[in-house]
Amino acid sequence: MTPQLEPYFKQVDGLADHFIERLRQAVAIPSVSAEDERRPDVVKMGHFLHEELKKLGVETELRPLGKQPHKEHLDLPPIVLGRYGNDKNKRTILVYGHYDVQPANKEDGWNTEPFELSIDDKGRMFGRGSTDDKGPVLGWLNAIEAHQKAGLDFPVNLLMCFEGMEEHGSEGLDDFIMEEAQKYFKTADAVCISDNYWLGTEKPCLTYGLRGVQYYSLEVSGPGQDLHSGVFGGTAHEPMTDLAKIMSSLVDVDGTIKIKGIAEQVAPVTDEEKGLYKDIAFTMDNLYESLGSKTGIFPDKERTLMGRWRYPSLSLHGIEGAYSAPGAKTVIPAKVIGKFSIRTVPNLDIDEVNKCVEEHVNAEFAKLNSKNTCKVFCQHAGKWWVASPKHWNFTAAAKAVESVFKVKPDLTREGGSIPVTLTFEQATGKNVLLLPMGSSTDAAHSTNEKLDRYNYIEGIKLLGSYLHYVAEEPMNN
Ligand SMILES: C[C@H](N)C(=O)N[C@@H](Cc1c[nH]cn1)C(=O)O
Ligand SMILES: [Zn+2]
Ligand SMILES: [Zn+2]
Repeated sequence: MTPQLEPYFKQVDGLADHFIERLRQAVAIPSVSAEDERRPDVVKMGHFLHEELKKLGVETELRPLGKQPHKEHLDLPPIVLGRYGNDKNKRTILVYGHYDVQPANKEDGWNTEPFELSIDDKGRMFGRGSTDDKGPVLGWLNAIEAHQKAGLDFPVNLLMCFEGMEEHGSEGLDDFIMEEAQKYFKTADAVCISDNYWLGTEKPCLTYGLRGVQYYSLEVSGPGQDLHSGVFGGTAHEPMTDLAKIMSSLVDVDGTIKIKGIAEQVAPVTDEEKGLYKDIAFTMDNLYESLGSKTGIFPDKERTLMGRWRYPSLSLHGIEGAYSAPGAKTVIPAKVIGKFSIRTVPNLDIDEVNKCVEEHVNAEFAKLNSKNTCKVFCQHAGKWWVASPKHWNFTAAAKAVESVFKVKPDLTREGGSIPVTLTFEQATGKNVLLLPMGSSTDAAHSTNEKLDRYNYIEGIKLLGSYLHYVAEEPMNN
C-alpha cells in the first residue's frame, strides 16, 4: 500500500462524524429537480456545495445554464465547478456528480422524513439523495478535507463538475460540456463518476457500461372537464380507459417489449460476452435482498444480469391526472398522461426508438376507434454507453478497491443511466470510469433510500485512494 494512505485512512475515520454531519445538511435541502416548485431548493443545494468548496480552499464558480427549455419561467440550476490544485507535474482528474434528487414524500411509504438524515442501529443512513448522489459528491469534498487535516499533499489536480438536473434529463449540460471541453476541462487526463451502485452488499465494482434512457409522456384527452361517472359513465369515451389499453400494449408481464422494431436493433450476445457473467459475484439472493421480495423474472443470475445490463427494458411509471388518493372518488378524468421509459442498449438509436414508439402508439390508438385525442412525446433521451476498462484509470481504481476492501473488484455494467458519461467521453476524448460508493440495497429512487455508514466512510477512503493510485500510474499512457 502506498505510504500516504495509512494516515489518510486514519484521518477519514477520525472525521467520520463530521462527514456525516455534512451529509445531514445536504439531505436537508430538498433539491428535487422534477418538481418546478422545488427549483429554489435545487439552486440552494448548488450554493451549499459552492460554499463548502470555498471553505476547503477550492477555486470554485457557479455557472448559470439559462432558462429551462419549454419552461421559460424557470432558471436551470447552476453548474458548480471546482478546481483543486494546478500542478503541471500532476495528473488531472475530472469528477462529475449531481446534487439534485428524485421526488420524495413521507406518504409514499417512507418510515422516516425523507429530507432528514436518520441513522439506525445498523448504521443505515436513510434520506433522499443519501446514495444518489449527495453521499458520493460529498465524498470528493471529504477526501480533500481529510488530506488537508492529515497534512498530506493532494496527489492529483482535481476538477469538479456538479449539476442539478441529472434526474430530469441533465438539461443544458451536454452543450456546457462541449463548450468547456477545451477550456475548463482541457487539462483533464481522465474522468471519474461516482453515481451508481455495487451489485451486492459485500463486493465493490468498477463500471464500464450504462443503459441509455428515453422517457415518454402519453397524453389522452377528450371531455372538456372531469366528469361524474354516474352521469356520464357509459356515454362518453373515457381517456383513462384508452390510456390503460395503450399502456398495457407496450410491455408484457415477463418484461418483453411489445413495440415492433426495438428487439431487432439489439446487438447479439457474443461467445466472449457469455463467458463474462459466470465470474461476477452476484447471486439470486442478492437480487431478492435488493428487491425486498422473490419476484425476479428469471431463475438464474446470467439471464438476470443480462436483463439489467444488455437488454432493453420498458417500465410504466405512473399516470398524471388520474385519481390516486386513498378513498373512492367517482370521477372520470378528462385528461391523463401516462409516463413510461425505455432503457436502451447497444445498438439502439434514439431517433429509431422514438419512431417505433410513435408508430406503435398510433396503431394501438387507431384500433380503439375512440373519439378522444392521443399524443405521445419523448421528454428526454440519453444514449447508452459502453467503454473499455483496459486503461490506467481502471487499473488505479482496482488497486484502490484492494487497498480499502482487500478484494479485487468486479467489472460491471449498470442498468441505470447517466447520459452525460458519453458526452464527457466524446467531448474530452478521455477515459471515463464509474466508481460506485453505495450498495445494491440502497433503494435509490425508491422509498427509504439510504447509504450505509460503512459505504460512505470506506467510500471516502476509496475515492482518495483512487487518486493516489492515479498519481502512481506511469505518465506515458
Ligand atoms: C444511475 C444514476 N444514479 C441515476 O439514477 N440516473 C437516472 C437518470 C435519469 C434519467 N431520467 C431520469 N433520471 C436513472 O437512471 O433513472
Ligand atoms: Zn438517480
Ligand atoms: Zn444519480
